[in-house]
Amino acid sequence: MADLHDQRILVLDFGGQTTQLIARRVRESGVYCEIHPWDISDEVVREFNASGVILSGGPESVIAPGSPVIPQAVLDMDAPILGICYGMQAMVHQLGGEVQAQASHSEFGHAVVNVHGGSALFDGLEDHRLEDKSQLDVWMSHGDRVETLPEGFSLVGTSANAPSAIMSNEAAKRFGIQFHPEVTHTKKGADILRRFVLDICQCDGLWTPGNIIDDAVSRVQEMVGEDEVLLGLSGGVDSSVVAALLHKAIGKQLTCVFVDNGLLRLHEGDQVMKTFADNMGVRVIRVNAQKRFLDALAGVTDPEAKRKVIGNLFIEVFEEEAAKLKNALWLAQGTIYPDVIESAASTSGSAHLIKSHHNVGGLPSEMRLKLVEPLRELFKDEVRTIGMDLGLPPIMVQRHPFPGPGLGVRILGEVKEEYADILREADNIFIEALLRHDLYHTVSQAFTVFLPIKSVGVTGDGRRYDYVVALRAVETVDFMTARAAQLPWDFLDEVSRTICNSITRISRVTYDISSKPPATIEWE
Ligand SMILES: Nc1ncnc2c1ncn2[C@@H]1O[C@H](COP(=O)(O)OP(=O)(O)OP(=O)(O)O)[C@@H](O)[C@H]1O
Ligand SMILES: O=c1[nH]c(=O)c2[nH+]cn([C@@H]3O[C@H](COP(=O)(O)O)[C@@H](O)[C@H]3O)c2[nH]1
Ligand SMILES: NC(=O)CC[C@H](N)C(=O)O
Ligand SMILES: [Mg+2]
Repeated sequence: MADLHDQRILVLDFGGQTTQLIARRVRESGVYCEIHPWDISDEVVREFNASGVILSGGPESVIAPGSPVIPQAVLDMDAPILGICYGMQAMVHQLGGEVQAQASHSEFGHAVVNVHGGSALFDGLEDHRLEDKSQLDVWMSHGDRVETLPEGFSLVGTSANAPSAIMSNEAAKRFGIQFHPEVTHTKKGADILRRFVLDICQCDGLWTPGNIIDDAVSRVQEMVGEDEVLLGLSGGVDSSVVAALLHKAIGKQLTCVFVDNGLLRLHEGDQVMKTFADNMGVRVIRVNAQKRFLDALAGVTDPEAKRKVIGNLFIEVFEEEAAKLKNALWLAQGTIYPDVIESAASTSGSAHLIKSHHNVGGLPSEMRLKLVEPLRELFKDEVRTIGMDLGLPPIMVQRHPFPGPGLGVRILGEVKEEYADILREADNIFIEALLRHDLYHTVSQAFTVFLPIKSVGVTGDGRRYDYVVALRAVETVDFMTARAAQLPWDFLDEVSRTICNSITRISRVTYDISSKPPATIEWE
Protein backbone atom coordinates (compact mmCIF):
# COMPACT_ATOMS: atom_id res chain seq x y z
CA MET A 1 0.00 0.00 0.00
CA ALA A 2 1.25 3.47 -0.85
CA ASP A 3 1.93 5.60 2.23
CA LEU A 4 -1.44 6.88 3.37
CA HIS A 5 -0.02 10.30 4.02
CA ASP A 6 1.67 10.75 0.62
CA GLN A 7 -1.34 12.45 -0.90
CA ARG A 8 -2.26 15.29 1.37
CA ILE A 9 -4.20 18.51 1.29
CA LEU A 10 -2.98 21.56 3.15
CA VAL A 11 -5.81 23.58 4.72
CA LEU A 12 -4.55 27.05 5.58
CA ASP A 13 -6.51 28.63 8.41
CA PHE A 14 -7.29 32.34 8.27
CA GLY A 15 -9.30 32.17 11.49
CA GLY A 16 -12.61 30.99 10.03
CA GLN A 17 -15.27 29.53 12.30
CA THR A 18 -15.71 26.55 9.99
CA THR A 19 -12.12 25.66 9.10
CA GLN A 20 -12.36 22.34 10.97
CA LEU A 21 -15.36 21.47 8.84
CA ILE A 22 -13.31 21.95 5.66
CA ALA A 23 -10.84 19.39 6.97
CA ARG A 24 -13.61 16.99 7.92
CA ARG A 25 -15.17 17.15 4.45
CA VAL A 26 -11.77 16.50 2.83
CA ARG A 27 -11.23 13.50 5.11
CA GLU A 28 -14.73 12.24 4.32
CA SER A 29 -13.72 12.29 0.65
CA GLY A 30 -10.98 9.83 1.59
CA VAL A 31 -8.05 12.23 1.50
CA TYR A 32 -5.67 13.04 4.34
CA CYS A 33 -5.35 16.71 5.23
CA GLU A 34 -3.94 18.93 7.94
CA ILE A 35 -4.92 22.39 9.15
CA HIS A 36 -2.08 24.88 9.59
CA PRO A 37 -2.22 28.56 10.52
CA TRP A 38 -1.86 31.01 7.60
CA ASP A 39 1.48 32.30 8.94
CA ILE A 40 3.47 29.05 8.66
CA SER A 41 6.87 29.50 7.09
CA ASP A 42 7.62 28.88 3.44
CA GLU A 43 9.86 25.95 4.49
CA VAL A 44 6.98 24.22 6.26
CA VAL A 45 4.81 24.75 3.19
CA ARG A 46 7.47 23.21 0.92
CA GLU A 47 8.11 20.27 3.27
CA PHE A 48 4.40 19.56 3.50
CA ASN A 49 4.44 18.80 -0.23
CA ALA A 50 0.69 19.26 -0.70
CA SER A 51 -1.31 17.69 -3.51
CA GLY A 52 -3.54 20.74 -3.19
CA VAL A 53 -4.19 23.72 -0.93
CA ILE A 54 -7.46 25.03 0.48
CA LEU A 55 -7.53 28.58 1.88
CA SER A 56 -10.17 29.03 4.59
CA GLY A 57 -12.47 31.94 5.37
CA GLY A 58 -11.62 34.44 8.09
CA PRO A 59 -12.96 37.39 10.06
CA GLU A 60 -10.53 40.02 8.76
CA SER A 61 -10.62 42.14 5.64
CA VAL A 62 -7.85 41.62 3.06
CA ILE A 63 -7.73 45.37 2.39
CA ALA A 64 -7.05 46.26 6.03
CA PRO A 65 -3.35 46.86 6.74
CA GLY A 66 -1.60 43.92 8.38
CA SER A 67 -4.33 41.40 7.58
CA PRO A 68 -3.38 37.71 7.04
CA VAL A 69 -1.77 36.81 3.72
CA ILE A 70 -1.19 33.65 1.71
CA PRO A 71 2.44 32.47 2.11
CA GLN A 72 4.49 33.14 -1.02
CA ALA A 73 5.50 29.46 -1.17
CA VAL A 74 1.85 28.53 -1.72
CA LEU A 75 1.47 30.99 -4.58
CA ASP A 76 4.71 29.68 -6.13
CA MET A 77 3.50 26.07 -6.13
CA ASP A 78 2.08 24.14 -9.07
CA ALA A 79 -0.47 22.34 -6.88
CA PRO A 80 -4.14 23.34 -7.29
CA ILE A 81 -5.53 26.00 -4.93
CA LEU A 82 -9.10 26.53 -3.75
CA GLY A 83 -9.78 29.82 -1.95
CA ILE A 84 -12.94 30.00 0.16
CA CYS A 85 -14.37 33.42 1.09
CA TYR A 86 -11.46 35.24 2.79
CA GLY A 87 -9.19 32.72 1.02
CA MET A 88 -10.61 33.78 -2.35
CA GLN A 89 -10.38 37.46 -1.48
CA ALA A 90 -6.73 37.04 -0.41
CA MET A 91 -5.93 35.32 -3.71
CA VAL A 92 -7.52 38.18 -5.63
CA HIS A 93 -5.75 40.82 -3.56
CA GLN A 94 -2.32 39.19 -3.80
CA LEU A 95 -2.58 38.27 -7.50
CA GLY A 96 -3.43 41.79 -8.66
CA GLY A 97 -7.25 41.88 -8.65
CA GLU A 98 -9.41 44.14 -6.52
CA VAL A 99 -11.47 43.56 -3.37
CA GLN A 100 -13.77 46.20 -1.89
CA ALA A 101 -15.54 46.61 1.40
CA GLN A 102 -19.28 46.80 0.65
CA ALA A 103 -21.00 47.07 3.99
CA SER A 104 -24.36 47.64 2.31
CA HIS A 105 -23.99 44.50 0.23
CA SER A 106 -23.12 41.93 2.90
CA GLU A 107 -24.53 38.47 2.41
CA PHE A 108 -25.14 36.32 5.47
CA GLY A 109 -26.98 33.04 5.16
CA HIS A 110 -28.68 31.44 2.18
CA ALA A 111 -27.98 32.68 -1.33
CA VAL A 112 -28.32 31.40 -4.89
CA VAL A 113 -25.34 31.38 -7.25
CA ASN A 114 -25.82 31.33 -11.02
CA VAL A 115 -23.12 29.16 -12.53
CA HIS A 116 -22.09 30.11 -16.06
CA GLY A 117 -20.27 26.84 -16.70
CA GLY A 118 -16.90 26.04 -18.22
CA SER A 119 -15.18 25.10 -14.97
CA ALA A 120 -13.83 21.64 -14.12
CA LEU A 121 -14.81 22.24 -10.49
CA PHE A 122 -18.50 22.84 -11.20
CA ASP A 123 -19.62 21.36 -14.50
CA GLY A 124 -22.29 18.75 -13.88
CA LEU A 125 -22.75 19.61 -10.21
CA GLU A 126 -25.79 21.87 -10.59
CA ASP A 127 -28.48 21.63 -8.00
CA HIS A 128 -31.34 19.79 -9.69
CA ARG A 129 -33.75 20.77 -6.94
CA LEU A 130 -33.80 24.22 -8.42
CA GLU A 131 -35.67 24.89 -11.63
CA ASP A 132 -32.81 26.51 -13.44
CA LYS A 133 -30.18 23.82 -13.54
CA SER A 134 -27.29 26.21 -13.61
CA GLN A 135 -27.99 27.40 -10.07
CA LEU A 136 -26.38 26.43 -6.77
CA ASP A 137 -28.00 26.77 -3.38
CA VAL A 138 -25.25 28.06 -1.05
CA TRP A 139 -24.47 29.63 2.32
CA MET A 140 -22.61 32.94 2.41
CA SER A 141 -21.03 34.98 5.17
CA HIS A 142 -19.18 38.02 3.88
CA GLY A 143 -19.07 41.79 3.88
CA ASP A 144 -16.25 42.38 1.39
CA ARG A 145 -16.52 41.37 -2.26
CA VAL A 146 -14.35 40.78 -5.29
CA GLU A 147 -14.67 43.62 -7.82
CA THR A 148 -11.94 42.85 -10.36
CA LEU A 149 -10.50 39.41 -11.10
CA PRO A 150 -6.74 38.91 -11.26
CA GLU A 151 -5.15 38.28 -14.64
CA GLY A 152 -5.73 34.79 -16.00
CA PHE A 153 -8.98 34.27 -14.08
CA SER A 154 -12.47 34.15 -15.53
CA LEU A 155 -15.86 34.56 -13.96
CA VAL A 156 -17.71 31.28 -13.34
CA GLY A 157 -20.60 32.29 -11.08
CA THR A 158 -22.56 35.26 -9.72
CA SER A 159 -24.95 35.84 -6.82
CA ALA A 160 -27.17 38.80 -6.01
CA ASN A 161 -24.59 40.45 -3.77
CA ALA A 162 -21.39 38.89 -5.07
CA PRO A 163 -20.92 39.66 -8.76
CA SER A 164 -17.83 37.44 -8.59
CA ALA A 165 -19.12 34.51 -6.54
CA ILE A 166 -16.96 31.94 -8.36
CA MET A 167 -13.77 32.52 -10.33
CA SER A 168 -11.24 30.18 -11.84
CA ASN A 169 -8.01 29.94 -13.71
CA GLU A 170 -8.60 26.50 -15.25
CA ALA A 171 -5.11 26.15 -16.72
CA ALA A 172 -3.41 26.93 -13.40
CA LYS A 173 -6.07 24.93 -11.46
CA ARG A 174 -6.82 27.85 -9.16
CA PHE A 175 -10.36 28.45 -7.95
CA GLY A 176 -12.04 31.02 -5.74
CA ILE A 177 -15.51 30.72 -4.23
CA GLN A 178 -17.20 33.37 -2.14
CA PHE A 179 -19.56 30.89 -0.43
CA HIS A 180 -18.77 28.16 2.12
CA PRO A 181 -18.83 24.62 0.66
CA GLU A 182 -17.92 23.06 4.03
CA VAL A 183 -21.25 23.81 5.75
CA THR A 184 -24.20 21.50 5.21
CA HIS A 185 -26.44 24.44 4.25
CA THR A 186 -24.52 24.60 0.96
CA LYS A 187 -26.35 21.82 -0.85
CA LYS A 188 -23.59 20.67 -3.19
CA GLY A 189 -20.78 21.74 -0.87
CA ALA A 190 -19.42 18.29 -0.06
CA ASP A 191 -19.50 17.41 -3.79
CA ILE A 192 -17.51 20.53 -4.63
CA LEU A 193 -14.82 19.71 -2.09
CA ARG A 194 -14.74 16.08 -3.21
CA ARG A 195 -14.41 17.18 -6.82
CA PHE A 196 -11.54 19.45 -5.84
CA VAL A 197 -9.50 16.88 -3.93
CA LEU A 198 -10.22 13.80 -6.06
CA ASP A 199 -10.49 15.19 -9.60
CA ILE A 200 -8.60 18.46 -9.58
CA CYS A 201 -5.83 17.46 -7.13
CA GLN A 202 -5.96 13.85 -8.36
CA CYS A 203 -5.85 12.19 -4.96
CA ASP A 204 -6.89 8.53 -4.80
CA GLY A 205 -9.20 8.52 -1.79
CA LEU A 206 -7.14 6.02 0.22
CA TRP A 207 -7.98 7.55 3.61
CA THR A 208 -10.58 4.94 4.58
CA PRO A 209 -11.19 3.38 8.02
CA GLY A 210 -9.61 0.05 7.00
CA ASN A 211 -6.49 1.73 5.67
CA ILE A 212 -6.25 4.06 8.67
CA ILE A 213 -6.28 1.06 11.01
CA ASP A 214 -3.66 -0.89 9.00
CA ASP A 215 -1.45 2.16 8.79
CA ALA A 216 -1.73 2.94 12.54
CA VAL A 217 -1.05 -0.69 13.43
CA SER A 218 2.14 -0.86 11.40
CA ARG A 219 3.35 2.53 12.60
CA VAL A 220 2.88 1.56 16.25
CA GLN A 221 4.64 -1.77 15.72
CA GLU A 222 7.58 -0.04 14.15
CA MET A 223 7.74 2.62 16.85
CA VAL A 224 7.60 0.50 20.01
CA GLY A 225 9.34 -2.66 18.82
CA GLU A 226 9.53 -5.13 21.72
CA ASP A 227 8.87 -2.58 24.49
CA GLU A 228 5.86 -2.63 26.75
CA VAL A 229 3.22 0.13 26.52
CA LEU A 230 1.07 1.51 29.31
CA LEU A 231 -2.26 2.99 28.27
CA GLY A 232 -4.28 5.38 30.43
CA LEU A 233 -7.74 3.94 29.92
CA SER A 234 -10.74 6.00 31.00
CA GLY A 235 -13.52 3.95 29.46
CA GLY A 236 -14.27 6.98 27.24
CA VAL A 237 -14.40 6.72 23.46
CA ASP A 238 -10.88 7.78 22.58
CA SER A 239 -8.85 5.70 25.01
CA SER A 240 -11.08 2.66 24.40
CA VAL A 241 -10.40 2.89 20.67
CA VAL A 242 -6.66 3.24 21.38
CA ALA A 243 -6.89 0.11 23.55
CA ALA A 244 -8.50 -1.86 20.72
CA LEU A 245 -5.97 -0.57 18.21
CA LEU A 246 -2.94 -1.29 20.39
CA HIS A 247 -4.30 -4.69 21.30
CA LYS A 248 -4.40 -5.47 17.59
CA ALA A 249 -0.94 -4.01 17.01
CA ILE A 250 1.09 -5.28 19.97
CA GLY A 251 -1.15 -7.73 21.88
CA LYS A 252 0.48 -8.76 25.14
CA GLN A 253 2.91 -5.82 25.21
CA LEU A 254 -0.06 -3.63 26.20
CA THR A 255 -1.17 -2.97 29.77
CA CYS A 256 -4.07 -0.62 30.45
CA VAL A 257 -4.33 1.38 33.64
CA PHE A 258 -7.73 2.56 34.69
CA VAL A 259 -7.56 5.07 37.53
CA ASP A 260 -10.57 5.32 39.82
CA ASN A 261 -10.02 8.85 41.08
CA GLY A 262 -13.26 9.07 43.04
CA LEU A 263 -14.58 11.49 40.43
CA LEU A 264 -16.23 8.95 38.16
CA ARG A 265 -19.92 8.43 37.45
CA LEU A 266 -22.14 5.94 39.30
CA HIS A 267 -20.81 2.33 38.99
CA GLU A 268 -18.43 3.51 36.25
CA GLY A 269 -15.38 1.73 37.63
CA ASP A 270 -17.09 -1.66 37.67
CA GLN A 271 -18.67 -1.06 34.27
CA VAL A 272 -15.39 -0.17 32.59
CA MET A 273 -13.68 -3.23 34.04
CA LYS A 274 -16.54 -5.48 32.98
CA THR A 275 -16.86 -4.08 29.44
CA PHE A 276 -13.18 -4.61 28.85
CA ALA A 277 -13.13 -8.08 30.36
CA ASP A 278 -16.19 -9.08 28.27
CA ASN A 279 -15.21 -7.54 24.96
CA MET A 280 -11.52 -7.24 24.53
CA GLY A 281 -9.24 -9.64 26.29
CA VAL A 282 -6.80 -6.84 27.14
CA ARG A 283 -5.13 -6.60 30.51
CA VAL A 284 -6.59 -3.77 32.59
CA ILE A 285 -5.19 -2.80 35.98
CA ARG A 286 -7.58 -0.86 38.18
CA VAL A 287 -5.94 1.59 40.53
CA ASN A 288 -8.14 2.61 43.42
CA ALA A 289 -6.90 6.10 44.08
CA GLN A 290 -10.12 7.69 45.32
CA LYS A 291 -8.71 8.74 48.67
CA ARG A 292 -5.49 10.02 47.17
CA PHE A 293 -7.29 12.31 44.73
CA LEU A 294 -9.86 13.52 47.26
CA ASP A 295 -7.15 14.23 49.86
CA ALA A 296 -5.12 16.19 47.32
CA LEU A 297 -8.20 18.20 46.38
CA ALA A 298 -9.15 19.09 49.96
CA GLY A 299 -9.31 22.86 50.36
CA VAL A 300 -8.65 23.54 46.64
CA THR A 301 -11.39 25.73 45.18
CA ASP A 302 -9.93 27.37 42.07
CA PRO A 303 -10.92 25.52 38.84
CA GLU A 304 -7.47 25.72 37.23
CA ALA A 305 -5.77 24.65 40.48
CA LYS A 306 -8.13 21.66 40.70
CA ARG A 307 -7.32 20.66 37.12
CA LYS A 308 -3.58 20.83 37.85
CA VAL A 309 -3.87 18.70 40.98
CA ILE A 310 -5.84 16.06 39.09
CA GLY A 311 -3.60 16.12 35.98
CA ASN A 312 -0.41 15.77 38.01
CA LEU A 313 -1.77 12.92 40.10
CA PHE A 314 -2.79 11.04 36.93
CA ILE A 315 0.79 11.18 35.68
CA GLU A 316 2.17 10.16 39.07
CA VAL A 317 -0.07 7.11 39.07
CA PHE A 318 0.86 6.20 35.48
CA GLU A 319 4.57 6.42 36.27
CA GLU A 320 4.20 4.29 39.41
CA GLU A 321 2.34 1.64 37.45
CA ALA A 322 4.88 1.73 34.62
CA ALA A 323 7.69 1.18 37.13
CA LYS A 324 6.02 -2.06 38.20
CA LEU A 325 6.26 -3.48 34.67
CA LYS A 326 9.46 -4.99 33.28
CA ASN A 327 9.99 -2.91 30.24
CA ALA A 328 7.40 -0.14 29.94
CA LEU A 329 8.93 2.80 28.10
CA TRP A 330 5.79 4.17 26.48
CA LEU A 331 2.64 5.90 27.68
CA ALA A 332 -0.29 5.69 25.26
CA GLN A 333 -3.09 8.25 25.33
CA GLY A 334 -6.35 8.90 23.54
CA THR A 335 -5.33 12.32 22.23
CA ILE A 336 -7.30 13.23 19.10
CA TYR A 337 -6.89 15.92 16.43
CA PRO A 338 -9.16 18.59 17.98
CA ASP A 339 -7.11 18.30 21.23
CA VAL A 340 -4.00 19.04 19.18
CA ILE A 341 -5.54 21.96 17.29
CA GLU A 342 -6.93 23.49 20.48
CA SER A 343 -3.70 23.16 22.39
CA ALA A 344 -1.79 24.68 19.47
CA ALA A 345 -4.25 27.58 19.59
CA SER A 346 -3.66 27.99 23.29
CA THR A 347 0.14 27.88 23.03
CA SER A 348 0.55 30.16 20.01
CA GLY A 349 -0.14 33.20 22.13
CA SER A 350 -2.89 34.61 19.96
CA ALA A 351 -5.71 32.74 21.69
CA HIS A 352 -6.60 32.93 25.37
CA LEU A 353 -6.30 29.89 27.60
CA ILE A 354 -9.86 29.08 28.70
CA LYS A 355 -9.13 25.86 30.56
CA SER A 356 -6.22 23.41 30.69
CA HIS A 357 -7.23 20.04 29.31
CA HIS A 358 -5.18 17.59 31.28
CA ASN A 359 -3.87 15.33 28.53
CA VAL A 360 -2.37 17.82 26.08
CA GLY A 361 -0.02 20.60 27.00
CA GLY A 362 -0.47 19.70 30.69
CA LEU A 363 2.10 16.89 30.75
CA PRO A 364 5.20 17.42 32.86
CA SER A 365 8.25 18.23 30.72
CA GLU A 366 10.57 15.72 32.37
CA MET A 367 8.26 12.74 31.95
CA ARG A 368 10.15 9.47 31.77
CA LEU A 369 7.72 7.75 29.43
CA LYS A 370 7.61 8.45 25.70
CA LEU A 371 4.19 9.09 24.18
CA VAL A 372 2.22 6.91 21.75
CA GLU A 373 -0.84 8.69 20.40
CA PRO A 374 -2.19 6.75 17.42
CA LEU A 375 -5.38 8.86 17.12
CA ARG A 376 -3.57 12.18 17.09
CA GLU A 377 -4.57 12.87 13.49
CA LEU A 378 -8.21 11.84 13.71
CA PHE A 379 -11.49 13.65 14.28
CA LYS A 380 -13.99 12.23 16.78
CA ASP A 381 -16.29 10.85 14.09
CA GLU A 382 -13.33 9.07 12.44
CA VAL A 383 -12.35 7.68 15.85
CA ARG A 384 -15.89 6.36 16.32
CA THR A 385 -15.91 4.75 12.88
CA ILE A 386 -12.64 2.92 13.37
CA GLY A 387 -13.78 1.92 16.88
CA MET A 388 -16.78 0.19 15.32
CA ASP A 389 -14.54 -1.40 12.67
CA LEU A 390 -12.30 -2.72 15.44
CA GLY A 391 -15.32 -4.42 16.97
CA LEU A 392 -16.02 -2.24 19.99
CA PRO A 393 -19.67 -2.33 21.08
CA PRO A 394 -21.82 0.66 20.02
CA ILE A 395 -22.59 1.66 23.62
CA MET A 396 -18.90 2.25 24.10
CA VAL A 397 -18.24 4.04 20.83
CA GLN A 398 -21.32 6.28 20.88
CA ARG A 399 -20.91 7.43 24.50
CA HIS A 400 -20.86 11.12 25.31
CA PRO A 401 -17.38 12.44 26.09
CA PHE A 402 -16.45 12.64 29.75
CA PRO A 403 -13.66 15.02 30.82
CA GLY A 404 -10.58 13.51 32.46
CA PRO A 405 -11.02 15.63 35.64
CA GLY A 406 -14.52 14.14 35.79
CA LEU A 407 -16.84 15.23 38.57
CA GLY A 408 -13.95 17.36 39.82
CA VAL A 409 -15.05 20.09 37.40
CA ARG A 410 -18.76 19.40 37.88
CA ILE A 411 -18.70 20.08 41.62
CA LEU A 412 -18.24 23.83 41.85
CA GLY A 413 -15.50 24.92 44.24
CA GLU A 414 -14.10 22.48 46.77
CA VAL A 415 -14.62 18.80 45.97
CA LYS A 416 -15.97 16.65 48.80
CA GLU A 417 -16.84 12.99 48.79
CA GLU A 418 -20.33 13.77 50.07
CA TYR A 419 -20.95 16.12 47.13
CA ALA A 420 -19.60 13.58 44.64
CA ASP A 421 -21.95 10.91 46.03
CA ILE A 422 -25.00 13.18 45.70
CA LEU A 423 -23.98 14.26 42.21
CA ARG A 424 -23.46 10.67 41.02
CA GLU A 425 -27.03 9.76 42.05
CA ALA A 426 -28.57 12.80 40.39
CA ASP A 427 -26.54 12.41 37.20
CA ASN A 428 -27.47 8.76 36.96
CA ILE A 429 -31.19 9.65 37.12
CA PHE A 430 -30.75 12.19 34.32
CA ILE A 431 -28.73 9.92 32.02
CA GLU A 432 -30.96 6.87 32.58
CA ALA A 433 -34.01 8.97 31.74
CA LEU A 434 -32.35 10.24 28.54
CA LEU A 435 -31.63 6.66 27.50
CA ARG A 436 -35.13 5.44 28.40
CA HIS A 437 -36.77 8.23 26.39
CA ASP A 438 -34.42 7.70 23.40
CA LEU A 439 -33.04 11.20 23.85
CA TYR A 440 -29.43 10.30 24.75
CA HIS A 441 -28.24 10.19 21.15
CA THR A 442 -30.11 13.35 20.15
CA VAL A 443 -27.71 15.43 22.26
CA SER A 444 -23.93 15.62 22.02
CA GLN A 445 -23.23 15.65 25.73
CA ALA A 446 -25.38 15.64 28.87
CA PHE A 447 -24.54 15.72 32.56
CA THR A 448 -25.39 17.15 35.96
CA VAL A 449 -23.55 19.83 37.92
CA PHE A 450 -23.48 20.12 41.72
CA LEU A 451 -23.91 23.58 43.24
CA PRO A 452 -22.73 23.74 46.85
CA ILE A 453 -25.39 26.24 47.85
CA LYS A 454 -28.61 25.63 49.73
CA SER A 455 -32.12 26.50 48.74
CA VAL A 456 -35.44 26.24 50.56
CA GLY A 457 -38.03 23.70 49.47
CA VAL A 458 -41.23 22.20 50.81
CA THR A 459 -42.03 18.50 50.87
CA GLY A 460 -45.01 16.90 52.57
CA ASP A 461 -45.76 20.02 54.62
CA GLY A 462 -42.16 20.08 55.83
CA ARG A 463 -39.40 22.53 55.13
CA ARG A 464 -36.34 21.45 53.20
CA TYR A 465 -33.10 23.41 53.07
CA ASP A 466 -30.73 21.62 50.74
CA TYR A 467 -28.41 21.57 47.72
CA VAL A 468 -29.09 22.54 44.11
CA VAL A 469 -28.11 20.73 40.90
CA ALA A 470 -28.12 21.95 37.32
CA LEU A 471 -28.86 19.72 34.33
CA ARG A 472 -26.84 20.44 31.21
CA ALA A 473 -27.41 19.03 27.71
CA VAL A 474 -25.82 20.50 24.60
CA GLU A 475 -25.88 20.09 20.85
CA THR A 476 -22.58 20.62 19.06
CA VAL A 477 -20.54 19.30 16.19
CA ASP A 478 -17.04 20.08 17.34
CA PHE A 479 -17.44 21.08 21.02
CA MET A 480 -15.91 24.47 20.20
CA THR A 481 -19.32 26.09 20.06
CA ALA A 482 -22.53 24.61 21.40
CA ARG A 483 -26.11 25.42 22.20
CA ALA A 484 -28.33 24.13 24.97
CA ALA A 485 -30.51 21.26 23.79
CA GLN A 486 -34.24 22.01 23.79
CA LEU A 487 -35.25 18.91 25.72
CA PRO A 488 -39.02 18.39 26.05
CA TRP A 489 -40.51 20.16 29.02
CA ASP A 490 -42.36 17.04 30.26
CA PHE A 491 -39.12 15.14 30.22
CA LEU A 492 -37.26 17.79 32.26
CA ASP A 493 -40.19 17.92 34.64
CA GLU A 494 -40.02 14.15 35.17
CA VAL A 495 -36.26 14.22 35.78
CA SER A 496 -36.54 17.11 38.20
CA ARG A 497 -39.27 15.42 40.22
CA THR A 498 -37.43 12.11 40.32
CA ILE A 499 -34.25 13.78 41.56
CA CYS A 500 -35.95 15.81 44.32
CA ASN A 501 -38.10 12.89 45.40
CA SER A 502 -35.36 10.30 45.61
CA ILE A 503 -32.38 12.34 46.78
CA THR A 504 -33.22 14.02 50.06
CA ARG A 505 -30.15 16.26 49.98
CA ILE A 506 -31.36 18.06 46.84
CA SER A 507 -34.10 20.67 47.11
CA ARG A 508 -34.02 22.16 43.62
CA VAL A 509 -33.14 21.29 40.00
CA THR A 510 -32.32 23.87 37.34
CA TYR A 511 -31.70 23.55 33.59
CA ASP A 512 -28.72 25.37 32.09
CA ILE A 513 -29.80 27.20 28.92
CA SER A 514 -26.49 28.97 28.17
CA SER A 515 -24.72 28.44 24.87
CA LYS A 516 -20.96 28.34 24.24
CA PRO A 517 -19.89 31.07 23.84
CA PRO A 518 -20.38 32.94 26.12
CA ALA A 519 -20.54 30.00 28.58
CA THR A 520 -18.47 26.82 28.19
CA ILE A 521 -19.90 23.31 28.17
CA GLU A 522 -18.53 22.31 31.58
CA TRP A 523 -19.08 24.76 34.42
CA GLU A 524 -15.41 24.94 35.43
N1 LIG B 1 -9.80 7.66 34.85
C1 LIG B 1 -8.80 7.56 33.95
N2 LIG B 1 -7.89 6.56 34.06
C2 LIG B 1 -6.87 6.45 33.18
N3 LIG B 1 -6.65 7.33 32.16
C3 LIG B 1 -7.51 8.34 32.01
C4 LIG B 1 -8.63 8.53 32.89
N4 LIG B 1 -9.30 9.63 32.49
C5 LIG B 1 -8.65 10.11 31.40
N5 LIG B 1 -7.57 9.34 31.10
C6 LIG B 1 -6.59 9.55 30.00
O1 LIG B 1 -6.71 10.89 29.51
C7 LIG B 1 -7.03 10.89 28.12
C8 LIG B 1 -7.92 12.07 27.77
O2 LIG B 1 -9.21 11.95 28.33
P1 LIG B 1 -10.46 12.26 27.41
O3 LIG B 1 -11.66 12.30 28.30
O4 LIG B 1 -10.16 13.41 26.51
O5 LIG B 1 -10.53 11.01 26.41
P2 LIG B 1 -11.35 9.69 26.58
O6 LIG B 1 -11.84 9.57 27.97
O7 LIG B 1 -10.50 8.58 26.08
O8 LIG B 1 -12.53 9.87 25.56
P3 LIG B 1 -13.83 10.81 25.70
O9 LIG B 1 -13.41 12.14 25.11
O10 LIG B 1 -14.84 10.10 24.88
O11 LIG B 1 -14.19 10.92 27.13
C9 LIG B 1 -7.70 9.54 27.88
O12 LIG B 1 -7.62 9.16 26.52
C10 LIG B 1 -6.90 8.65 28.80
O13 LIG B 1 -5.69 8.28 28.18
O1 LIG C 1 -10.52 15.24 28.53
C1 LIG C 1 -10.88 16.35 28.89
N1 LIG C 1 -10.12 16.98 29.80
C2 LIG C 1 -10.44 18.19 30.31
O2 LIG C 1 -9.73 18.72 31.14
C3 LIG C 1 -11.66 18.78 29.81
N2 LIG C 1 -12.31 19.94 30.08
C4 LIG C 1 -13.42 19.98 29.29
N3 LIG C 1 -13.48 18.85 28.55
C5 LIG C 1 -14.50 18.49 27.53
O3 LIG C 1 -14.21 19.28 26.40
C6 LIG C 1 -15.43 19.72 25.77
C7 LIG C 1 -15.49 21.24 25.75
O4 LIG C 1 -15.64 21.66 27.09
P1 LIG C 1 -15.67 23.16 27.56
O5 LIG C 1 -16.66 23.87 26.69
O6 LIG C 1 -16.12 23.09 28.99
O7 LIG C 1 -14.27 23.67 27.40
C8 LIG C 1 -16.55 19.08 26.59
O8 LIG C 1 -16.89 17.86 25.94
C9 LIG C 1 -15.92 18.83 27.94
O9 LIG C 1 -16.52 17.75 28.65
C10 LIG C 1 -12.40 18.11 28.85
N4 LIG C 1 -12.01 16.90 28.39
N1 LIG D 1 -16.33 34.46 5.97
C1 LIG D 1 -15.31 35.13 5.45
O1 LIG D 1 -14.26 34.55 5.12
C2 LIG D 1 -15.44 36.61 5.43
C3 LIG D 1 -14.32 37.29 4.74
C4 LIG D 1 -14.28 38.80 4.99
N2 LIG D 1 -14.04 39.03 6.38
C5 LIG D 1 -15.62 39.41 4.54
O2 LIG D 1 -16.38 39.86 5.35
O3 LIG D 1 -15.89 39.44 3.36
MG1 LIG E 1 -13.03 10.98 28.85
